[in-house]
Amino acid sequence: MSTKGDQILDRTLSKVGGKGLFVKELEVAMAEGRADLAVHSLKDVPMELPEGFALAAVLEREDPRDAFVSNDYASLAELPAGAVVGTSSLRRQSLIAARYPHLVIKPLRGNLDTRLGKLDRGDYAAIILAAAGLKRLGLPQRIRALLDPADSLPAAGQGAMAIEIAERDDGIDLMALLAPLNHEATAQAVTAERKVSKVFGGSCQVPLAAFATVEDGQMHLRAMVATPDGVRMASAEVRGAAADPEALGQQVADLLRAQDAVGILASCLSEAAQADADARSATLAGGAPAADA
Ligand SMILES: NCc1[nH]cc(CCC(=O)O)c1CC(=O)O
Repeated sequence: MSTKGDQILDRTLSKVGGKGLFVKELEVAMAEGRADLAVHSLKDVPMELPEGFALAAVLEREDPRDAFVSNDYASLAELPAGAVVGTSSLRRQSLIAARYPHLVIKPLRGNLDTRLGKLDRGDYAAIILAAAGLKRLGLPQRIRALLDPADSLPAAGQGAMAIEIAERDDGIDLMALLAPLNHEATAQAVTAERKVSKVFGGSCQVPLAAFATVEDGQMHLRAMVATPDGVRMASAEVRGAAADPEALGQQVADLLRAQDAVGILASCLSEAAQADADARSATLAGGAPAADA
């Protein structure tokens, strides 16, 4: 299926419902019996699914890291003062602004081909993309450097794909049929990450990162919230039994709260409201930005 989200990605996506739109359209297809299941990049799936829908499986995670892509430079550290870096993710923007205040961050929208095209025609010195998307689409050679999660903490669910199903009345147990595709450690990790995101307002456009690794049943969960300029930032980490991912997510959220995460995000939310208003007037003038995870 080609969704409206695909067709209008470059123009007014934020106006018609943001990234959740892709998910919503496929949910409508399932509800109408035109599809039995939907495959999503989990990063784009809202924290709360509508009544009657469920995630049946989370597939083994691809590389969760952010990738540095450039034709002229090998890493963020090599970029000269004033170099333009493309990203529409508030999370990536705030992390870059905090570590490399001499760089200029400009919005970058569109599908992967569009974004790479804008880099290649010289609009940006470098762009930041999810490594998973580049690898899955057969473009791993475009990756010049992978950003260490310690420097650029991934978004909740980044690199994981999920299969969503709808409740049905024909007696077919899709949940059971799809269960073998579920990757337990990935499912535990993303459940903890999405819990953090849910605590701080779900799919709201805020600079929020949450990233968990699981090894031998033990989880290491890190999370961060920041202002878009990277000036204020709260970060926290916990370790514990991977079997209780929601509890670990809540623990990290509590640690972030103790560092005034709510205050940090509140300033973002008022800026987001302003950006939204700007987007609406820009739409009237013919173009509108849509932010990314
Ligand atoms: N923001 C959109 C989006 N949603 C999922 C991916 C890539 C695959 C993934 O992260 O799982 C991307 C592109 C990107 O962030 O560069």
